[in-house]
Amino acid sequence: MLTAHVNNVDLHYADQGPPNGPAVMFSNSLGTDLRVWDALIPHLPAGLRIIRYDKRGHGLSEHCPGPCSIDQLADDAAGLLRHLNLSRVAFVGLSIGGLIGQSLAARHGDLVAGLVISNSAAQIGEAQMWQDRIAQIRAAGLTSIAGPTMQRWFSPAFRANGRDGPWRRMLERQPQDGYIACCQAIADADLRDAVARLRLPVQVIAGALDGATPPVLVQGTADLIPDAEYAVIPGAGHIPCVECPAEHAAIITRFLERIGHV
Ligand SMILES: O=C(O)CC1=CCC(=O)O1
Repeated sequence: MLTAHVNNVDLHYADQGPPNGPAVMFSNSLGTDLRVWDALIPHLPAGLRIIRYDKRGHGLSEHCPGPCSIDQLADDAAGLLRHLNLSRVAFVGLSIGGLIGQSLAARHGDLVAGLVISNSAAQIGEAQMWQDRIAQIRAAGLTSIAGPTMQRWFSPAFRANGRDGPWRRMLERQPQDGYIACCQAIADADLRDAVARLRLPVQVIAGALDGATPPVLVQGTADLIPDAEYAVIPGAGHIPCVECPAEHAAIITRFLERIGHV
């Protein structure tokens, strides 16, 4: 198991592929850990160095008590890249991972050669919705939000045969304080001005059936970013790397080709 002590927390990460290969860093969504990319990775071209990590308060990474912000989470990603002596990576962020990627590109532009913002936006959800969710989790735990969360994450077809079961368990087993801290970070985040100033290749991806960040919201962020490309995966909900891994990987691969990473 690999960990790096970054910004006063131990971050758990995985590092696959040739050390000198073009590097791609993946950042997970709220309530998931780095296994969320397991099904997608075999569909990527060979020769890439693939870094995945658990953000603070999720998976096997440490949680630092108290609030955190998207900028702090982006600084964690930057710290991990510097720990690995990596720069000019392609960064792929899913949902809150996409917010982290936007902040990372804005604050640490030297580290990012290209950005994939998947199922994410510059601002996600109403502040009150996040406060209501935090209050419910404090009162009744993460299991109390699991049902509606699966409906936002996955299409009816995926859920119909119980394929959401392991992902429900992954959500329920996240550290409650870490999940709540990330809800607060999302509630506080508004990166609309920051993304309009980005000057790097960006690919934005939506899931046609996404119940958390619907295509109209995701496309709104693509429209703010100069020259960003936008694609929709039909049949995918909020987590296409689980539900439609080949289609998700194909869009990421085309982007990696576009930026000369493969
Ligand atoms: O509501 C959800 O669980 C979906 C989501 C919003 C931000 C994120 O990372 O996941």
